[in-house]
Amino acid sequence: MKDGSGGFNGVERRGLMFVLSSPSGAGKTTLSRMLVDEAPGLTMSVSATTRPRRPGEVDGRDYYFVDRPKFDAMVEADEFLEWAHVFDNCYGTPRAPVEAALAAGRDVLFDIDWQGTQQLRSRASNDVVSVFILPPSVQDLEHRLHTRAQDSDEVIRGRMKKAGDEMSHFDAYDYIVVNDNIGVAFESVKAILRAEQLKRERQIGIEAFVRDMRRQLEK
Ligand SMILES: Nc1nc2c(ncn2[C@@H]2O[C@H](COP(=O)(O)OP(=O)(O)O)[C@@H](O)[C@H]2O)c(=O)[nH]1
Ligand SMILES: Nc1ncnc2c1ncn2[C@@H]1O[C@H](COP(=O)(O)OP(=O)(O)O)[C@@H](O)[C@H]1O
Repeated sequence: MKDGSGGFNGVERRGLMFVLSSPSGAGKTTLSRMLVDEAPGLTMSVSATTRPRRPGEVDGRDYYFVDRPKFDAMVEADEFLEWAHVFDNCYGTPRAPVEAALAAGRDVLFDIDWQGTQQLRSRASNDVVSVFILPPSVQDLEHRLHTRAQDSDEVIRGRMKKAGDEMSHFDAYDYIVVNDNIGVAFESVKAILRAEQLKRERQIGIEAFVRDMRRQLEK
């Protein structure tokens, strides 16, 4: 078994961009953290944002928290793989860490909105796998936002208002997971990642692997 950076049983593999999107509060951050904790070699893409830091969030782990002039300078310097205006703030994916991880055959996990997903897909459609996370109900969604207690009631109202528009983009995603029981949703997301890693066209070393065994068998 390779070092978990992406190869299986000695077969080199091309890294993939694994995207989780959802309406605010549906559970994509929770699922992303569970995935990174458990999937060897999976690199979380840390975005830059102008959104104010929430209690408990750590700069450089959850986001790179920057002001608007800095964000605009990063756009000017073409430092983002993609960026978008979301909920009156700016969010963007720094290009360098993603390109380095993919070049090393590692998978990269993204927690980004439908606009960012669209931009990634337009650049490298074969390497993007997208999963849309839905809440089991509107009531659950609102309850979770209040339980998370990271946003003001006004922000929660705003996000609930936008949830319908965000959900309308579900049909642009490869997979849909309804996050009712977190354990079941996590197993589903993990299974999707594993299956996509094992797709033949991503196992770039498989031809040499088979050819070598056939040579041994012909002796
Ligand atoms: N396009 C894009 N969207 C992002 C990025 N980072 C976060 N987002 C999205 O911005 C939205 C707001 O994220 P956040 O403020 O953390 O709120 P949350 O959805 O309640 O966790 C979510 O839909 C995220 O997926 C990014 O780098 N690019
Ligand atoms: N299946 C679930 N059942 C109950 N609570 C959940 C579930 N998934 C996530 N949560 C909780 O809901 C809140 C929002 O989850 P979070 O991952 O922050 O959503 P998002 O990143 O999509 O905004 C958090 O408090 C989280 O612990």
